[in-house]
Amino acid sequence: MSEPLPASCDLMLFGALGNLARKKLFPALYQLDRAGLLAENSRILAIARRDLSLEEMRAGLIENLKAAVADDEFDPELAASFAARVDYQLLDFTDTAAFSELNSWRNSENHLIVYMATPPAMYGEIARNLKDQSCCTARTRVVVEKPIGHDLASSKVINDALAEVYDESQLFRIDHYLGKETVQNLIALRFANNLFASQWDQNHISHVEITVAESTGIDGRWGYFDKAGQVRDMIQNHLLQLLCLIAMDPPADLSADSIRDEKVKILKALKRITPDMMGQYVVRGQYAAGASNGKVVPGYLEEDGADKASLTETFVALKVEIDNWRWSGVPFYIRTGKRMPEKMAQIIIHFKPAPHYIFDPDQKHLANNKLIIRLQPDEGMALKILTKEHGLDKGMRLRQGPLELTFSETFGAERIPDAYERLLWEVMRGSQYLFVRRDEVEHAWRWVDQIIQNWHDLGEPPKRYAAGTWGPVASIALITRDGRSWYEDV
Ligand SMILES: NC(=O)C1=CN([C@@H]2O[C@H](COP(=O)(O)OP(=O)(O)OC[C@H]3O[C@@H](n4cnc5c(N)ncnc54)[C@H](OP(=O)(O)O)[C@@H]3O)[C@@H](O)[C@H]2O)C=CC1
Ligand SMILES: O=C1O[C@H](COP(=O)(O)O)[C@@H](O)[C@H](O)[C@H]1O
Repeated sequence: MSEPLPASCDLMLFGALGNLARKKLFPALYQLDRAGLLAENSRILAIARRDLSLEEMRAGLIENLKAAVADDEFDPELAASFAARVDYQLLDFTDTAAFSELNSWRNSENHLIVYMATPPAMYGEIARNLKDQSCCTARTRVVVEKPIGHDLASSKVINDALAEVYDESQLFRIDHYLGKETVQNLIALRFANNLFASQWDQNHISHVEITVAESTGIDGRWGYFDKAGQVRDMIQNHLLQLLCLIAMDPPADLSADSIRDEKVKILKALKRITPDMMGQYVVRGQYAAGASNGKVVPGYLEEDGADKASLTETFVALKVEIDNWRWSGVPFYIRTGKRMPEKMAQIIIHFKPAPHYIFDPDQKHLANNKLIIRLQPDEGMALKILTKEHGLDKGMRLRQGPLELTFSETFGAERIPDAYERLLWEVMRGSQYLFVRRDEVEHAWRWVDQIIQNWHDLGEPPKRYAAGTWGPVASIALITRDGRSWYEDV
């Protein structure tokens, strides 16, 4: 059964000439249009402070789409008809009176969506200005980007400012990992398959690994990244969201609040990492010059605009423990970094071995099942199981092989939509289940803040690793110390 088309909407896009809008939002809206998922009367108002005519803005938009979408997905006629949905408003977001001009664009029949693709410090001001000039109603949906603040205190300031104007039910806080098709599949995998649901706890699982690696560096975003670092940029949001989806209890239903309630319980149960635990539980790194995809690449401190004395981390590995019944004694090893050997995100569930082992003692290390969940690229899953080696002379020698599910092979080469397509579609439908609630953001900051504070107090610089490698050697030690290793598909 396909989902009904959402009603027509008016989308006001603040920051429409920025990096996110160019790279992700307009291409996603174009793809929705291409798939026939934008209602006929839906319109977009691009809002920015560059003095451009409507024709110039539309021409730039089409050029950008041409560069951003795959060649076989770019249709000049469709791009032109998509661009015709887009109007342009020159506006400084701090100019309260000027917001009144937005009202003349509004079509009151359409549902209003406000998308703030701007620095987060602007969210409160934009919200207040929209309210002052009566640009929105109690039905307006408001989309805000991560990161919400740079710590718990600043996130509260932003969330309070938004809450002065909007009810929580109107707020759609983006974590684009939740829009990835395979991340949503974690919910299907866990709660639609009793085979896994019944094995998903400390009785059956020994440990879990989560790796989100990028081969690129900071992509010209020094100004933003150096103030954030990998723990704020990736751990506080994407990695903790993945961890929650793996660790949470079954929600009562698929409603936004049922799922978010369960995620919050996990965030509250994360064991605090105290200063004395830092050496064993946390590794932070910064990339030095090295090679990426066969090319020599500069180190972090040699990137454009770099402050040569920066101590900002581009890699983090953590051992995370969850203090609850389900996960007692089951560590989650998580790592994420820039300038790793490849772009890859995967989760490995390591099941415990059978209680009594009767095979060749030399093969005991093989004897545990693993579930490998590939989020990107090559989306799919593999369950590593043990079978007997073929052959008369092999006795009962074991070997491990995969039960493999590669989505593109099994379900056809259907295009996997980008996360932003899914998220924009859900906003248009008014469904919040893929968006982050205020308390999730705040519990995540509370946990991450103590790690950042410990770094600050201990004053240790990040460990260097060569670009194109899997991070500092200490990140290997973090897991081998427990008699385990990061999973490698050999
Ligand atoms: N880019 C990305 O890949 C990702 C971005 N995000 C988040 O998305 C948001 C936007 O990021 P990004 O697009 O990279 O940032 P950019 O700086 O590229 O875009 C922000 C835009 O806001 C505009 N702006 C800022 N202040 C004003 C103002 N007073 N009046 C009018 N326009 C203003 C800027 O205009 P001007 O150019 O004139 O300064 C700029 O075009 C941020 O919250 C970021 O953290 C989240 C995930 C990924
Ligand atoms: O939010 C962010 O995510 C991207 C990585 O996203 P992906 O979908 O390409 O895996 C990261 O590069 C960026 O620094 C961060 O802000």
